[in-house]
Amino acid sequence: MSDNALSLLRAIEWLPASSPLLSAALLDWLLEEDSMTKRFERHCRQVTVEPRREGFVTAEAIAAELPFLPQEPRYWLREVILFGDGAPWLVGRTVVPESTLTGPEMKLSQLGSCPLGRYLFSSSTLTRDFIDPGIVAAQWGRRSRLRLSGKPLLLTELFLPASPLYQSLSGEPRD
Ligand SMILES: C=C(O[C@@H]1C=C(C(=O)O)C=C[C@H]1O)C(=O)O
Repeated sequence: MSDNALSLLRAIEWLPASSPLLSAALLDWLLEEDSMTKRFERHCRQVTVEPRREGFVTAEAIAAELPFLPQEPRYWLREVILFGDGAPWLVGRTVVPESTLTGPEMKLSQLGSCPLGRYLFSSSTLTRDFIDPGIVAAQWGRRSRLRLSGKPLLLTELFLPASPLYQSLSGEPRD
């Protein structure tokens, strides 16, 4: 499942915010400004993270993210699956330019099974430049450029069918 989900993540079609496909209930999730990990925790007992890939890559491996990041020799790539009580809820792909990995941000290359959001949202210097909604194979996704002390990273997330986002779209009580 995870390899397929990771290749789906790379095929997300990005939508304009004015797209009629984007209902208010859906945007309530996709434009979430706070931690998605924390929001998921409101829908389960435990959120866990399974790193599937972590390491330095060159620009060829991150062609989709390159237009949104500075051109550098190396980038830290992290791909994970987030689980809610053991069910796969989200695939996340984070690309961090090596020049972002300075000072406290060096921790971004040492996260392992610690959710990225726990680090990001504990930082007083976190800002978000944009969130783009998207869709692939009837699954929703989003792409955000975040900054820590002004240093960028790009996060792409694909919400898997078991995630609580889809319950809120089927008329279930909203989050
Ligand atoms: C960015 C967040 O962290 C989550 C955790 C991720 C990780 O551990 O790599 C990736 C995607 C996010 O859904 C968040 O909680 O908002």
